[in-house]
Amino acid sequence: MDKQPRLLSSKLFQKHRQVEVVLSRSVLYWKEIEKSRKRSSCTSRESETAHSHAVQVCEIVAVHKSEEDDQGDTKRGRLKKAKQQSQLYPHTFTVSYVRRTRQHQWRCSDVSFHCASQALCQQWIQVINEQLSLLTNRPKRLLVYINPYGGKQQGKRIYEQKVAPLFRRACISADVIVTECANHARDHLKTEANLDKYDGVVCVGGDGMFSEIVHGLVTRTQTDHGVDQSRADAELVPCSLRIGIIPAGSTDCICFGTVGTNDPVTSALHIIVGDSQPMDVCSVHHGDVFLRYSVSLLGYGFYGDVLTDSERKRWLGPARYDLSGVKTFLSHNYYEGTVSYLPTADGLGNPRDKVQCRSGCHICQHKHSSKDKQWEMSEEEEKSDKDRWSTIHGKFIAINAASMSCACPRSPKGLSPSAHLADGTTDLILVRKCSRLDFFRHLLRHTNKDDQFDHSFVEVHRVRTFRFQPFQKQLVSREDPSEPPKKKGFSPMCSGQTTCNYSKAHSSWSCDGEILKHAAIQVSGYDVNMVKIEIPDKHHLTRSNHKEKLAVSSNISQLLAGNSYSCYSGTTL
Ligand SMILES: Nc1ncnc2c1ncn2[C@@H]1O[C@H](COP(=O)(O)OP(=O)(O)OP(=O)(O)O)[C@@H](O)[C@H]1O
Repeated sequence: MDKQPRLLSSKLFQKHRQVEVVLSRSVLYWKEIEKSRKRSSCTSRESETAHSHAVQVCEIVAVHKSEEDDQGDTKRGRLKKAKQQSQLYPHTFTVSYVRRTRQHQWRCSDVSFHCASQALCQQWIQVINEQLSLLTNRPKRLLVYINPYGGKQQGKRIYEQKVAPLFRRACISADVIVTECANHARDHLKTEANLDKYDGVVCVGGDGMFSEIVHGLVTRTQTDHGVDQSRADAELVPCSLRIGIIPAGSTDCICFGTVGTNDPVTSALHIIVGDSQPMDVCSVHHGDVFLRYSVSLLGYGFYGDVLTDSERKRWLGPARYDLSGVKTFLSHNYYEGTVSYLPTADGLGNPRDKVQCRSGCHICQHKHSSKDKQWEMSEEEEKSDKDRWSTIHGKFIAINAASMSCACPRSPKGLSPSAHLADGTTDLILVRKCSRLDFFRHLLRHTNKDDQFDHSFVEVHRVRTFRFQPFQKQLVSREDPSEPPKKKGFSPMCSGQTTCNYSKAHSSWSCDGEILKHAAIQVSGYDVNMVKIEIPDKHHLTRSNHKEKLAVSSNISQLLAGNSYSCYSGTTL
């Protein structure tokens, strides 16, 4: 039980049983009175906790006065008892709160308490509401963009049926814009949107839609502050609004990687309770042309080709990725080029250390502590020390830069399981030319527990910035020039051990699910905490962790407060 002073305590009825209800600053707690008395003779602590419940105040969605109901109890004896009680306790208030279910999913549950007097009922509602109003990280006004064509084209329905009712219950007002074309949301955010009115922006869609919103919001922030985005070394100004994601796309890897599940109700609840998680944003340039911001995956070669091919099959819905994946795998292209990168300083962990980024991750927190002189120095040293740049020239099947784990339901540990959400770095994964079978083995390891980096043809580096320059060639190169020219599309099947490789000159970069026009890029400015999304990385907590959190209530608020240490103290998105 919470050790904080009680704000309010009453004997009320809940489901026709008398309960003692107690509110402290951080916990709403209720305990069945009769049952615990009956069992007090056997002094069973378990029996008492089995009939007691605690809800963190920070996870209360709303409280409201409700009509008397019989709690759906239709048994005759109980109905009679219920009627008697409802005469004695005719005033009811209902608390809606977050209930954790399996696989990191959250649901909104209701508990109703019946009071003897209206004054007492009103007092409970008022005091709970007062406590909720102290939670300043909760959004009150949101700007919502819905992509009606993302994923299975269910964005509108998902929002209207699953999300809007929860926002209404939590008294969040939302201005909704259903996008009419690609980049509608981005351009609206860049120029038109009156952002002063809102506490956050919500996107209903997939990773591409999220990327659009990030792009629009970060660009707007830079424009408002006079920052020249075309300079790769420009110091970007953090956004003051937070971004929430309601998954309604095909992959939804950003949502999965931060919440642990792709579930619209869970995401809506995280938004309502004001959870946030800082995220790294990197800028992608081609020379002095600014291309895009990226928050999750930049992929050249295999992933770039899959995306390019899948865009032509958008009509297939999410299944297009499977088809394009198989086709690209069979094509087995490789690409020649030069990768240069600036590795991170020691102490930032490495991509194979098996340290998973969690809520309150010490590496990300350490990075955020700007008073840490040692850290600042090492960063300065990194910037100035030209000798630290490494260069690799080679033939690559895939070049991937993961700024987060990029976990998704198909690859639950992700492309780089130990990548951090907000440490200012990215994991650069180079998959060199190898046989189809070897590449298949590597891909397979994304879906099981084996280390996908434990192959001679794969290397991974934690980097602060990197460049890629494709090998300039006009013609298709093949290992054996005497081979006849290959047909477009599928390459001939070859035995697993042979390297039946050939290549077109360039692949494309897939940047958070969008295709970039240029193959030669510079990726830099891994600015920490450019964006705070409305969802925390709590999903690594086990069920027992959750129970512990309920028992030690104050830890929750500390944990959540620990998540909001960054660029903006109020209701940022
Ligand atoms: N009204 C619209 N019509 C056509 N395209 C749109 C519209 N609104 C947004 N888009 C574009 O649709 C693209 C894909 O959207 P989204 O990311 O939501 O779904 P997805 O590609 O199916 O999912 P994922 O990116 O998770 O795989 C985005 O690049 C976005 O710019």
